[in-house]
Amino acid sequence: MLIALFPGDGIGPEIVAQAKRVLDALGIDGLTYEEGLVGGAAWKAVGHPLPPETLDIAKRADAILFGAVGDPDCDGLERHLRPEQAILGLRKELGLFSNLRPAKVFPELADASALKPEVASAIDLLIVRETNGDVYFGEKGFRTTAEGWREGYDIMSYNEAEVRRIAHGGFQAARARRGKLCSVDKANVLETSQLWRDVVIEVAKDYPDVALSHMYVDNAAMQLVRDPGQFDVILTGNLFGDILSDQASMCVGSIGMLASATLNAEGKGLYEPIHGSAPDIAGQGKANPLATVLSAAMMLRYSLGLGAEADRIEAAVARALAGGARSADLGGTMGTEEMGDAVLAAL
Ligand SMILES: NC(=O)c1ccc[n+]([C@@H]2O[C@H](COP(=O)([O-])OP(=O)(O)OC[C@H]3O[C@@H](n4cnc5c(N)ncnc54)[C@H](O)[C@@H]3O)[C@@H](O)[C@H]2O)c1
Ligand SMILES: CC(C)[C@H](C(=O)O)[C@@H](O)C(=O)O
Ligand SMILES: [Mg+2]
Repeated sequence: MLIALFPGDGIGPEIVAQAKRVLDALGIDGLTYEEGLVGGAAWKAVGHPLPPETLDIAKRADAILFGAVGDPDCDGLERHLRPEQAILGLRKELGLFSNLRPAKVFPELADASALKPEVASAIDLLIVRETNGDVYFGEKGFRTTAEGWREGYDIMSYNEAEVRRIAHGGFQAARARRGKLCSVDKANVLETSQLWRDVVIEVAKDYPDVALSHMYVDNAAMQLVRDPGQFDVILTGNLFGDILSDQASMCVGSIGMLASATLNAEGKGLYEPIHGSAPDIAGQGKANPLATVLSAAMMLRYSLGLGAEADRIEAAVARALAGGARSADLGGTMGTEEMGDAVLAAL
């Protein structure tokens, strides 16, 4: 089984190194790795954020473990050369459209949440975010208005097929969990969202056992803070899902805790923390590696059929937290490597 390892920029290499240590400690037979350059690191080395060699590794691999991309040195580059194009390119080239972002409170961390502990402890939700369409991939550019103003534009669009396939994913996830799906859109204003809502209602007919509700994204942002325990699965588009998942991370304690899987129609997956390259703390050994460690667990479970090993990692993270492991984002003083040590000790 080949794992593509793409550490990327900023804290990416620091956190991926800890996830790799945890994977190694499991002693899984037949696991091999190939490392690839992505993001600013790739642009600096070979002039492109997603070089063909990297894409080739991604295509050959059984799964991809991704750190983060984003580098202030690349500010001002043309869009197609920017580090972020690496993750967008991988999602598009490999058809990775179903981004699963679970947010669950580890009981030991309820005090780290931005919410009151009794509100935070009820959080156990999954954001199912579409990642192949929306305003991210529509026509975009700059033009000049009739008055001579420079204008930027990004076309937001979704077609029925795109919404239908992610809606099925959302309903299936809800069926496997607590049977509740909340579809989040902005149908009061956006045609893309009206179409989204129409298609979700149509797909719902195949899932009579799932309770469907709809919520506008502004209300959803508020409800995530007021009463996040009401959510089971949140189904939403690319842009809204991006924003709501960062918000959900603070509800459970820290952006350094949220893992993700992004799957394609064949079940191939890219696994990454939801956060970015954190240039403000890069190279300081301060980053919390747990989101990446937990992403590696998702990889074992979803792409490699190693559910028991995934359980072991998740249990080790819980034990490390119960034993007091806390990086700075969780209110503690432990560094990236010490957090890795704590997980290894718990394993
Ligand atoms: N999938 C990705 O690769 C991805 C995701 C988000 C942002 N980005 C990119 O990352 C760069 C920085 O973006 P940003 O600052 O808006 O978001 P960010 O997620 O990198 O950081 C936001 C804040 O959270 C903190 N943080 C993030 N991860 C942490 C961790 N593991 N442990 C402790 N603290 C952590 C950072 O220090 C920072 O203060 C940008 O170039 C952005 O485009 C990439
Ligand atoms: C880096 C960026 C393109 C990416 C996104 O917006 O999808 C990131 O924020 C994420 O959440 O994975
Ligand atoms: Mg994001």
